[in-house]
Amino acid sequence: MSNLPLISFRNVSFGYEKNLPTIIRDINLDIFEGDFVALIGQNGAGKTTMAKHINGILKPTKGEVTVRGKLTSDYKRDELAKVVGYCYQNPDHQIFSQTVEKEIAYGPKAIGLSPAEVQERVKDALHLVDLEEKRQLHPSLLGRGERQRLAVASILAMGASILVIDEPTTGLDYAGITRIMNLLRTWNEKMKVTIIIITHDIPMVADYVPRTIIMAQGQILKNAPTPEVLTDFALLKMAAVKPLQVTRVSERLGILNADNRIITVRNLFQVLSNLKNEESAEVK
Ligand SMILES: Nc1ncnc2c1ncn2[C@@H]1O[C@H](COP(=O)(O)OP(=O)(O)OP(=O)(O)O)[C@@H](O)[C@H]1O
Repeated sequence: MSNLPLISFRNVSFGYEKNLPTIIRDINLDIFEGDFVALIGQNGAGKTTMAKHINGILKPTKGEVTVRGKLTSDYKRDELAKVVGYCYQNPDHQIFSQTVEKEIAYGPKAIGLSPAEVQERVKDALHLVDLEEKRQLHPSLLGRGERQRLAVASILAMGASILVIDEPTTGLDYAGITRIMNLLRTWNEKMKVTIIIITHDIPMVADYVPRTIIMAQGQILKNAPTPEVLTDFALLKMAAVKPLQVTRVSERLGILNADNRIITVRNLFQVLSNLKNEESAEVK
């Protein structure tokens, strides 16, 4: 793995129109190959606007965004689409084919792959998201979680090594969340796909995502390991993000500190068991 950033923002500002306010301001950010990052912050903080710079849908008003060392403005649209897959907030906005299979084949065909390669990509993607048995179905007959997985599979079939996913868990039940997030975790860990998700689902971030970028009013407040971000109450307040219950309880119990950044029930259990073990060792 190279030490050069895969994605780099340098002093990036952006406004949708000249007479409208600047939405993101002076963003500096490096994302490295194999990173798995969550973008969090209240509605309107600028998360989606920032993320849309990664696949070149938006170009900075000021500053530079590079992907693999090349300015996004120097890429042809198709070329960048092969590297960066972008899943929109509502998967239904990007699904338009008559069958699951055709939906996945659309992207690989559009980037000019041979029919044999397209078939191979479709087969692999169907397998990865466990939709093989539904390949002939109309996408509208799939459940919400299945449509979400189909949207991600269609992007992955293009061979993208970077995935940007806006709200991967919205509207999913616990089983659906577990399924999509385990899938993303596996792709990140085993296939080294770099993943950036935009989300309001803070418990999910605590469970699955190792690094978090927290934004407010168009700026990055902090980019750090998730436990560091989610236990910083002053920072969360600044970004109007509610701390996790388990973290608040831990603080009230006086066991939250730099060595014990408790963001999951498993963390809490571990810290309490360690304390119990220390106590019984003292008694002996
Ligand atoms: N196409 C557009 N034209 C003008 N303003 C826009 C456009 N898209 C977004 N904005 C504005 O940019 C600001 C930031 O929006 P953005 O969607 O980037 O925030 P966000 O953090 O992703 O919010 P959410 O959590 O609600 O998705 C908002 O004030 C929004 O109204």
